[in-house]
Amino acid sequence: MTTIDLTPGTDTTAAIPGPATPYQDDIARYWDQEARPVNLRLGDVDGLYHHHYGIGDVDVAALGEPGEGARERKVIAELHRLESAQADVLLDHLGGVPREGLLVDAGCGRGGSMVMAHQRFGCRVEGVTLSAKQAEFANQRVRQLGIDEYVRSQVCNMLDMPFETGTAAGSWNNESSMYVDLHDLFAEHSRILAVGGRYVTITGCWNPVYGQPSKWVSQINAHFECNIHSRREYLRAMADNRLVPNAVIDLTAATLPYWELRATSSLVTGIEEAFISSYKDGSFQYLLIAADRV
Ligand SMILES: C[S@@+](CC[C@H](N)C(=O)[O-])C[C@H]1O[C@@H](n2cnc3c(N)ncnc32)[C@H](O)[C@@H]1O
Ligand SMILES: CC(C)=CCC/C(C)=C/COP(=O)(O)OP(=O)(O)O
Ligand SMILES: [Mg+2]
Repeated sequence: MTTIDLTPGTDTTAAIPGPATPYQDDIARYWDQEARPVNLRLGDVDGLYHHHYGIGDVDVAALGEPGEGARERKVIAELHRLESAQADVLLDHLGGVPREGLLVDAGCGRGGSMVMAHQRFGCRVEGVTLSAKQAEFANQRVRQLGIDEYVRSQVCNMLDMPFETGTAAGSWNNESSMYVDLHDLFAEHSRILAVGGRYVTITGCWNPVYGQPSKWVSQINAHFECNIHSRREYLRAMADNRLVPNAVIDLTAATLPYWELRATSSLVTGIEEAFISSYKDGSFQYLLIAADRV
């Protein structure tokens, strides 16, 4: 049991180990136990392990004919190509990052985006995740690649990151912002970013034009134990935390081919219908927001 000293003037948050809330404990457990083939088999294609979705047109010619023996392997390679293309688009929006710069991946999963960022910019990349299993996986992978001097994952709450104020050239959330309060999240990114630094997120958000979260959005929340925010909340929380958008890109049409291909594969997880239906009925959007720290 952890004893908390409530004497006035005592910092009760310092040195209390583990997740900050019971919810974060649940999320740590969720990702420690996650081993869905759709993620591991795609990652096995080239050693970049992602926990996000794909964008771009499907290369139909690369899939071969339906019923062909190698088709399933080709579908997996194509889904993986689209997931890596998503990470590439996120990295494009970081702008130029010097080799001596620091990048921070908030909610880094198994580290695929961090490896890609280092390979592109040659800089240090630090990631945080609630899951010890994910951090170990990511760190083992960068050791295998011989880039562990530059890329590291730590078990840590992204609302309280172990980086000095004003030191990051760039930071991002790739499908990880739906696990936290956005005001708390953007306050923390704003703290670690240097003035002029760039923040990027790719996220699923509910569309305020639709009214309220649809049944499909509620189904996605239940499936992943997350809490999807609205587009309006993102923009408001950024504005309140010195993050000024320079690009807001609706990737909904670009992600639909990924989902439609995935729905035909042997790796379906059951959540495909909720994504496809909510993207099509306009209740849910796949969005990239890039913002300058001013
Ligand atoms: C859907 S995965 C995305 C992983 C990664 N960004 C990617 O693109 O592959 C969500 C990630 O958010 C992390 N996460 C959720 N809440 C967090 C928190 N409060 N602090 C740190 N990481 C968190 C989870 O541990 C998990 O790694
Ligand atoms: C866009 C939204 C709302 C994302 C929610 C966060 C999430 C779970 C992303 C994908 O992870 P994953 O790659 O582990 O999921 P899956 O197993 O479905 O591929
Ligand atoms: Mg996945």
